[in-house]
Amino acid sequence: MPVPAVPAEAPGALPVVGHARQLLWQRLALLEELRRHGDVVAVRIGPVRLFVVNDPALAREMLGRRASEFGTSDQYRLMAQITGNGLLLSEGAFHRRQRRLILPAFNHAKVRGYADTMSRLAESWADGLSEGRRLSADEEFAALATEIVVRCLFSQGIDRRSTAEVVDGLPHLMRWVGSRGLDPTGLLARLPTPVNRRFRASIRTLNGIVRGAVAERRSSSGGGEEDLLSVLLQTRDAETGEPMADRQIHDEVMTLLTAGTETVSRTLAWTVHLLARHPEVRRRLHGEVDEVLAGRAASFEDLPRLPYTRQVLTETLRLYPSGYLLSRAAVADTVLGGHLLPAGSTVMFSPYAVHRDPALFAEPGRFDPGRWSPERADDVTPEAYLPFGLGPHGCIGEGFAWTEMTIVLATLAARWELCPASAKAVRPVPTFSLSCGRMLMTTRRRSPLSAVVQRTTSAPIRPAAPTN
Ligand code: HEM
Repeated sequence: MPVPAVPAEAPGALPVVGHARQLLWQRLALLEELRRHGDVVAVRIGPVRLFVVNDPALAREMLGRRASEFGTSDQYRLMAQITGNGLLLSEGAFHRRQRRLILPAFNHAKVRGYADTMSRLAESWADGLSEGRRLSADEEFAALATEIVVRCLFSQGIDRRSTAEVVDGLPHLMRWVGSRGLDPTGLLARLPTPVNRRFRASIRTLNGIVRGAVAERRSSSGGGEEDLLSVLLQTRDAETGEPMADRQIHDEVMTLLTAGTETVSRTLAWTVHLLARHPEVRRRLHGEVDEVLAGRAASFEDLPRLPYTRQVLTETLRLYPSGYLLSRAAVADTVLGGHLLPAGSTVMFSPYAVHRDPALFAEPGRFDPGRWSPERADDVTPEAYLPFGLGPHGCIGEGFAWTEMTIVLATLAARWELCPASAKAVRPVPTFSLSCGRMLMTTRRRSPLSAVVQRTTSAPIRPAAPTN
């Protein structure tokens, strides 16, 4: 049997800096290019080697069955100043315990309850739009997604003013993480740049809000709605009977706030961008929401009757998965797919690159939600579709996210269309998650009735072959 060797280095490395330039400036193109060089390949930043897994079966092994052999990567540890030892960064038995404790807050019955709040907030947001308004879709969805997480998970524990502060502050935290990811030396973080200043001010504000909400709930007599905060406060360690420490509750709350907002808002922003460029998809979506909702807001009960809306979101997450690059650190020398991964090395997997592999998805560059219909099962490889990760660290909020995104998109599409307000090309920007930058759009009111007439009089639609 051959002795396992370290994966071969991908071509394109420059002397001294290695692949640093491509990783910094052409990261997405590099990740796609790497697919051609093997199931696991090495890239280099200076003398440091990083490994990229291109085979989804090996990625599933790393994230799932053999997850205990891969710990938290340095890239993820950048989040520690925000999320401390919350779910995303914690490991081993401690992580398993925390996850067990938090899971009940995301079960089916709970998400069904949250859906009422999602529906109410989506409706009030759609009501607040006016004809011909120019808006920044990424900012609008960021504000809506943050308010939804705050209201669903902490019910009334965070008042309106503080919610607005969270909405303002969170993007500064994420921007800081994004900028740190591009600077492995850590030097940039110490300079008095606007990004660093706003980060420090925002983290102080958010920490204060979350600490205040925890303290207030501890001192209140209980009662009220059962939300995530109450689950965290009531929980007891099965062995010691100890409650969760306030510091840990704080870290879990910050984790949920950061993991549960930008991911959703960016997916929604990409969706309206793609819809604006694909009239045949838009028409079909409008047909579905008009028939099911006739202009009203979507509810949890409507979800099974909105299959195409779900396919549109599924396809957006294939092309633009917010978690476009997942990473781990090998705990010890490990063999994966016959390759040796030395202890401590960073091992990455890109859902973005794999979702665009022509061997796994037919015409992968095309936005084609219908590929997710049961009749076209041959056009997709479900095992290679990993926008929510997998295994012990897989997204705990997946059910929450699908419910939220479907309700928001259907409620919006039932009344409004968002049209591009700028001819500027929109390109994905790989920060910590996959950003779409500032996405300026103009609102156009829809009339569900005219949409129904249009649908019944137009010829059957077969998507052309647009690019994204
Ligand atoms: C479109 C929406 C979302 C996407 C694409 C997404 C994606 C992901 C991915 C890929 C991971 C795994 C990271 C890894 O294994 O390295 C993850 C973990 C996580 N997500 Fe999500 N997520 C979304 C929405 C949400 C929401 C709405 C919440 C909560 C309200 C949430 C909370 C979390 C948490 C707490 C973790 C860490 C779980 C753990 O480590 O045990 N996510 N998410």
